[in-house]
Amino acid sequence: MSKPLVFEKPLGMHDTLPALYETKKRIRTKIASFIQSWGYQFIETPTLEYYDTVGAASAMLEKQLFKLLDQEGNPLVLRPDMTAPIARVAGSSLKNAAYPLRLAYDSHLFQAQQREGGRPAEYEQIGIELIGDGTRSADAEVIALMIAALKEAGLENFKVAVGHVGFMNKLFLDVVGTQERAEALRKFLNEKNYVGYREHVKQLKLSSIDERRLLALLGLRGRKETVDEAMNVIDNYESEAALKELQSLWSILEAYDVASDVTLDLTLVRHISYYTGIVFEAYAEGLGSPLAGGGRYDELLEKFNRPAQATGFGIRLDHLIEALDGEEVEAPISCLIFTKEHQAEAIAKAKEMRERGKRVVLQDLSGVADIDALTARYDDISFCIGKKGKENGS
Ligand SMILES: N[C@@H](Cc1c[nH]c[nH+]1)C(=O)O
Repeated sequence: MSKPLVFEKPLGMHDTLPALYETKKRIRTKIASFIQSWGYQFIETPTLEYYDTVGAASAMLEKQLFKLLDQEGNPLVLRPDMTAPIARVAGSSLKNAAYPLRLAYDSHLFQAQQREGGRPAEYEQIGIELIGDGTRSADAEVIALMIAALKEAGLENFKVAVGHVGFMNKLFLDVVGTQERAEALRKFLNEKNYVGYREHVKQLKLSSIDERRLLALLGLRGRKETVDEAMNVIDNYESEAALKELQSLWSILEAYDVASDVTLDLTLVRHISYYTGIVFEAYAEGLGSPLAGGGRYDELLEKFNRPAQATGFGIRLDHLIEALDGEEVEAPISCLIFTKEHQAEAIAKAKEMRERGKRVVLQDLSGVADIDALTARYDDISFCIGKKGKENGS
């Protein structure tokens, strides 16, 4: 690559200017206190983690990781996800804290992007992890909390798709026999390329029964009855158990009064490979990619020597803000312009205004080249200028 121009940023990196900053802060604060009201406790973890531990456990594609070396040559990653770092904490600093643990985070994540994709390579995610609880109540709590938090942020038009990794994996393995061939099928579904999936299935030259089962999967999307339809596609205990999990999940979601926001989607595949059970994603109208998602990951904690069943979700703040599509409102700022003789008086006045909760800029008149440009920038201007004793206030 040729030398970048001074104002260029690395691929996928963005600046946040004041209006967006305010919007983000407002939404983040609302969601965070809502999450706290469900008893989750926020923690922070380092931006850098070891590549061999957390990097590998994050279960992302290698090419999505930002890698670097520390002074001693150990490979590090910029964290691509918060679930693995929190699993590390549960297995180390919090190893004496009894399960279930309810932890929350609001963190920047990093995933390298391809030039053509134009997607952000750094984004903020607010989420939770419920570790050490394998019940359907835990799955439902996490989904209900995600839905309620999105509503709290003001989001109205959205749907949550709920699927089951165990169900799909078993079906694929039964039919195509190898992980590799199953992965090829999952890839089409992950990209929501149903046409590609259909064509791929046809090329597999399966028995007509198996072909029908794989194609039937595409129709397994809808409400509660989807589970009964899915029962016809399977003939083994494991898949049946997965479907029963979805059945009981559904009735708890009804008790939370959020079932109307949910559709069952047995084609749902998430982009991270640590999931083992119920998974979900939230979509908003007009938004290309999901704004939130999560699921059950019952095998990750054992990588950190503290086996546990667990589930959680993450909400992407940038996508949520896009979906909210509200006006970015900057808080009003007053400007108090003074001349040297009135400085002490202006300082006192600004202090008093700030104590009343106003945002106040204190500006020495002699430091301003273009007074019109300055006054145009603020919502309210007052002056402490003129000869001592004669105030020119507004
Ligand atoms: N870490 C997941 C979200 C999640 C939290 N817990 C389970 N899943 C993500 O980045 O999408």
